[in-house]
Amino acid sequence: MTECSSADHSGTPEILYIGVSTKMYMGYRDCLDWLARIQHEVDSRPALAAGRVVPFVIPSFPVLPAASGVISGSPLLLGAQNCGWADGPWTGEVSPSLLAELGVSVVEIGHAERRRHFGEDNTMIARKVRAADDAGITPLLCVGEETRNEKSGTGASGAAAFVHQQIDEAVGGDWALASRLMIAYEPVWAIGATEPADAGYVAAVVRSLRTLLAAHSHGAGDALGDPPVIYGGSAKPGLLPALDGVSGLFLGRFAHDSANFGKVLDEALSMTALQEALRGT
Ligand SMILES: O=C[C@H](O)COP(=O)(O)O
Repeated sequence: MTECSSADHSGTPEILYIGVSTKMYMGYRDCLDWLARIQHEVDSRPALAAGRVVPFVIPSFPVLPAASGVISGSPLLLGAQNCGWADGPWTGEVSPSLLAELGVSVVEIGHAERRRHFGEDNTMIARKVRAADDAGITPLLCVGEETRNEKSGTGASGAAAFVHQQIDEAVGGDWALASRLMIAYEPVWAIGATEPADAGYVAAVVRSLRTLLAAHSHGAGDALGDPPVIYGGSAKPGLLPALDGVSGLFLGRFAHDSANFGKVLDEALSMTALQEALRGT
């Protein structure tokens, strides 16, 4: 999932992605009711049809078939929270090929909660990334440093180097594969908190990460695009406009109120409209 260009005069990437995962917060009926409200937020913003702001939702596995029907024909993309890496004798896993059949176009891989509670390591994550890509599903690779160090002089560059290493291991050094990812930069310490990470810090990490990623594109003769990098971790309305150069938000709890999702969509639409005005397009 490649950006058309990294940024222009306003610093806003060409395409902004606004997504939300329900994690395991909602039951089946509650999730479908919530999804209908999210769908309403999307339907009431026809400007989304232009494709400059791409919304997506990631409910639990059992909700996916019904959700696929609910969002059919709308700009809202459907995602899954996890996947296995092969068809066959893998009890309890869900294959990317099955997810693709259900209309899933994005799959979270390597979320901090899966790394921490389910022992997912970089080898497993690399297998999942490859399997999702083979099935034609965009891996939403979740990366981020464990410890809060935003105040230190090397905080942002150190975090970017750590995240770059996580991406390198997830793609096994295949930077063409990396260009087909969406990256969710989620500092682990900011997930489930009351406030997101400082906007200036996030922008600095993403800027530094983009520089590291660009070196691989240039090594391939500029043939590769840079993947979009979105931010997650207690994200809420008001944050995105302060995140210069970041490709969108990955929301959690603060989008349980669907009106907040709508507010963030409005912020993203305003940013892309401003960018177009600045470019005279
Ligand atoms: O999947 C979403 C992220 O982990 C952020 O969740 P949160 O906003 O509830 O901290």
